[in-house]
Amino acid sequence: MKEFSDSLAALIASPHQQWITTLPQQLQQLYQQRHPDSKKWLRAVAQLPDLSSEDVALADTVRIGNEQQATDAQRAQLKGLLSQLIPWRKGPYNLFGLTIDTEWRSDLKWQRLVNGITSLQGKQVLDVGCGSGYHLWRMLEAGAEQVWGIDPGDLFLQQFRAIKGFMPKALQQRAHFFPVGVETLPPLASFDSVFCMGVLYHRRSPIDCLEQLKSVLKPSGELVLETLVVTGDKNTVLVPGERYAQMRNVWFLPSTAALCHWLSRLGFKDIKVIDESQTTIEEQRATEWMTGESLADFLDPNDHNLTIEGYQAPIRAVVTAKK
Ligand SMILES: Nc1ncnc2c1ncn2[C@@H]1O[C@H](C[S@+](CC[C@H]([NH3+])C(=O)[O-])CC(=O)[O-])[C@@H](O)[C@H]1O
Repeated sequence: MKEFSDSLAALIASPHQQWITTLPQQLQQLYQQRHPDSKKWLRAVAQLPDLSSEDVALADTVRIGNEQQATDAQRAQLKGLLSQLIPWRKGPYNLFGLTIDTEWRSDLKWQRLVNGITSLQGKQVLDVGCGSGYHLWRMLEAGAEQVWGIDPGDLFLQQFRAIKGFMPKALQQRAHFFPVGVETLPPLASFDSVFCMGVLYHRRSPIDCLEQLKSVLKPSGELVLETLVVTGDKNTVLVPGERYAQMRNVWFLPSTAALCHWLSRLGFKDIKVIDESQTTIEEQRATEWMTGESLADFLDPNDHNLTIEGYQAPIRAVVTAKK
């Protein structure tokens, strides 16, 4: 639990202090079922060189420090240790001159939504399914007071810890990550903005998930929801077979109209579609830091508008809605 002591202390002093009644027990459970590689990941993070810098850019590439602030030997050590945390899916990052070119250009998603959301200035923000935490840093750039990420992925927690460890102390105190799933959230009613991006289609009960997201928002707080959609009217929902674009565990792909209808049925107000884009192989691709298969391998080689299974290729919508 030492990994979380600072974040739990910050939680007690935050508007979300009620979370402390359930969270430690859930974190404890995590220790009983850690990923088989988690020891290796923890060791890699513990061995990272002792570097930090006040020269930080929370921009499209989240950059900490510069080439002059680390020696070639330190950069090589950094690369060796961070390579043990492969696959790096969400980024990109640059640490003391070392670029982590992640599978996803997560900056492109952020650019598509940042001008359509309510200002994050001074806000308490939750990012559900935050991956390595890339968007948490962008939320701080946009002025959020504190950002809280949750994601059950043990590897993503270690990637976040690796990045956070190099950040200036003042930023470290404002960014927290707990490795729990959306289903564990109590009805805190304490967040100004809740982001849920790339998670809803993984849920077997999307309506319950949306209700849970609503329950953690303050009255009038904003949900920023990004998920896979299909073309169609308000009654169109695709439940694919065992795999969609080679992903297992994909359940409901509504049309954007159906998604808005769901939100409206749940009592969300002021529902706005702020973006709808087909994912490109420039945005999601294999790199040195994610050497496995990526989107190009999941699409029909003769028609990139279809998945390899013959479904419509991934289109993602971003919708905002108020509690
Ligand atoms: N029950 C759950 N609760 C919370 N998170 C979960 C759950 N199940 C899976 N996840 C997490 O949801 C994330 C989905 S990726 C989106 C990342 C980021 N948001 C992005 O928008 O770039 C999908 C994508 O590639 O878009 C993964 O990190 C999972 O571990």
